Amino acid sequence: MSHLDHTPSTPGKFKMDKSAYPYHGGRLRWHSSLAKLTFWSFVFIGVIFIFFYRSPSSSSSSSAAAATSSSSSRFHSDPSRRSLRTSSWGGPAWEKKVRTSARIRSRNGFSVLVTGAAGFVGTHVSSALKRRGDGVLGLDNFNDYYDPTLKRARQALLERAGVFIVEGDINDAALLKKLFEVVPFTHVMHLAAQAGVRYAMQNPGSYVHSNIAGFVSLLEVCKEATPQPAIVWASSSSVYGLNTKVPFSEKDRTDQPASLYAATKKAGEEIAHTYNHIYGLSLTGLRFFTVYGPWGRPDMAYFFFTKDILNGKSIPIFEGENHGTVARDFTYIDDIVKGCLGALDTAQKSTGSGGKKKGPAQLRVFNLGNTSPIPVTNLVTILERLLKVKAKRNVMKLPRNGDVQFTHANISLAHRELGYKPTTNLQTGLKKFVRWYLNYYSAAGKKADAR
Ligand SMILES: O=C(O)[C@H]1O[C@H](OP(=O)(O)OP(=O)(O)OC[C@H]2O[C@@H](n3ccc(=O)[nH]c3=O)[C@H](O)[C@@H]2O)[C@H](O)[C@@H](O)[C@H]1O
Repeated sequence: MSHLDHTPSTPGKFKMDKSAYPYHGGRLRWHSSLAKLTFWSFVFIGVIFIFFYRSPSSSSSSSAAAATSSSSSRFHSDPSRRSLRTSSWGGPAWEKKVRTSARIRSRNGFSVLVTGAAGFVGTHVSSALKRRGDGVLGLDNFNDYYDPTLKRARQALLERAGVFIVEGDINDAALLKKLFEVVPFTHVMHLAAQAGVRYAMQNPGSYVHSNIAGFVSLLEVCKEATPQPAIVWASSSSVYGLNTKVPFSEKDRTDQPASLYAATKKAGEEIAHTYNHIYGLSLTGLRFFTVYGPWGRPDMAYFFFTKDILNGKSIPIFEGENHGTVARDFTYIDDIVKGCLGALDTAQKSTGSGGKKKGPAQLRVFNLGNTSPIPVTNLVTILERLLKVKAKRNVMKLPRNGDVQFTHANISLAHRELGYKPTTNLQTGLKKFVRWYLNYYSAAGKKADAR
């Protein structure tokens, strides 16, 4: 007899082995355990639900359909960031603002999506494009890597110039798709990034999130667009890494990055190659060399040196081995803006559409520097003169945190192809910066006093 023969012909009459329920109390205990299990399951599911509901990255999983009305920013991989706020977008009024901002107002003008528009370079480039009649739409996540008040002030500046900045992250594919649905952008000026060389040791994830994942997310949407836009984007002088041959030329090796920041920018250049090769996207990378000027970034040395000199605080000045000079090819913002516009103007159209390549497309990379490296100690001397305050110099060895000792750009390629020709020396550029700094912070101080 096989064990199947134990199955009764009428299941309802199946007689349970007594041992399963040895006594009545056992049944009660079983019921109470079941109740407890159910209760704790609900608690567990509730906690999970609350966690996902409140977590910023959860919104990333909501469907693209939500994008048509209102949705939230979607952030995938950067839990350490503090102010990646949820913001709403979509709806007729919002779309109207987007369209108006991106409307071309000159013959043969472009419609440009500027990512990182509330950033230092983004603000200057957006306002220059708008001034010459191009349509400009900004995109920025207003993160708190540095004081967001400054970003809001830049936003107000652009708003007065007619540039609307959409608040959102480049990792939000649904938002990007929506923007391309509303406006057939001819160009993307991609400046959104996690900047700063030394911060990479504190928050490596933010570099991967913005400079790699964010870039891929943007390219994915660009490649699907019809027409595909031409893309100009910010690489960095830091890709030259540990190279000692100067001046740095685009032909030099870039496989020895000294920081994670540099590595993510180098990765961006390789990613650009891939999207150009597979999808026919026209891509131009610009290697910026230590850009400075009014409305600059407070995390950069020239900016916080100014603040600390004025506050009587000592400033750390790095030097190399054996008191070796640390120098940068400091490049003034107006020169960089001209380089960016030159790159947009000479960018050829992408050749693909709707995710399909139709032919080979342009792929370029250019140095945008000043061709005149200045020791950091000289920068401090210029600031002392302009501020009329002696700095408290604290000279120390260059820490091993990603900094390189020297940068120097060879710009002959950018000169030939983009007509790039920097004209501002450090003395002149810092003078303009200091004037802006004193005005901006005295006005901000007055506002705070008035409150
Ligand atoms: O070209 C780039 O691609 C990068 O440029 C910029 O990086 P850097 O050239 O390192 O600028 P920045 O920090 O202002 O330090 C300037 C000088 O001051 C020295 N320095 C710095 C800090 C300090 O405390 N003391 C000091 O001597 C320091 O050793 C250095 O020699 C951008 O931040 C970066 O986002 C990227 O765009």
